[in-house]
Amino acid sequence: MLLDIQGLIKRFGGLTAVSNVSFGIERGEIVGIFGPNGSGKTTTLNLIAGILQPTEGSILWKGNEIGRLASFEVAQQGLIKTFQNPQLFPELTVAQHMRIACHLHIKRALGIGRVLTLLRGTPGELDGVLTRKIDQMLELCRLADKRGEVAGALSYGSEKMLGVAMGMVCEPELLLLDEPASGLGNDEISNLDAVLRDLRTHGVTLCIIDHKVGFLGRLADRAIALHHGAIIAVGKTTDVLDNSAVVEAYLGKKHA
Ligand SMILES: Nc1ncnc2c1ncn2[C@@H]1O[C@H](COP(=O)(O)OP(=O)(O)OP(=O)(O)O)[C@@H](O)[C@H]1O
Repeated sequence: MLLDIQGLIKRFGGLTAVSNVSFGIERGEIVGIFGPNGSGKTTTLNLIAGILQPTEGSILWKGNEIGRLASFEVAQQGLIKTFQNPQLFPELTVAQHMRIACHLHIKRALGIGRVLTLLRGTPGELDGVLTRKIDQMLELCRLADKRGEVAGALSYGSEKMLGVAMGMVCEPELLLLDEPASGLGNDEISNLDAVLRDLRTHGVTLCIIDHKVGFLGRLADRAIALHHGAIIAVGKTTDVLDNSAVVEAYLGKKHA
């Protein structure tokens, strides 16, 4: 098991946002977390990513507890979270954003000693490594033709995709995606679907929260349905979507 969550609880004062949640993620899976507003999806993702600390429970990553680590330490372990609305610099290009995101990758992949050696010796060598990595990720995220565009000129869909590409350049083993499809049109969602499938083929495990049941229903191998912070169904995505409690709690009508 890559990620094993047991008895996770998060309280904000008197409010229990995540209530005794347990689930696991196997390497290579695409896991979708569904739920209406306020059901605890973002809080769960933030707990995994180290942005929030659990009140109780354990988060095991390859058998080691990460529930008390800071978010940068969790990221160094290979769990990277993308944000619903990536905070970009409007005047910087796509490639420049990718270069900024590379710092973690450089430190993890090469080790700081090697980075210092490269910087002292031949900066061009490091530059080549980075450029190749950035080009590969922009290709994978279908952004190669936008590498010279400034972020301020990007469509919302491309902005969100840049957030994914910036996460990918850190070479995550598990990518945590916060509502990647929100605000996108049908063509952009098809593109996102294709990119995320390619990321899996590239060896990345994905955990995605989203409101868009159609999108996650097609993409996710397994689904977890949350309601008032607790899991009400978990299993194969089609089974979870057909679960009567899920239909009643989230969808109003089946597969809405
Ligand atoms: N920092 C916080 N302080 C207090 N309450 C919070 C905090 N963060 C979240 N909550 C509350 O915890 C509950 C779960 O919120 P959460 O954002 O995890 O739900 P969600 O399923 O992601 O909702 P949405 O789909 O609207 O993003 C909500 O009642 C929310 O108001």
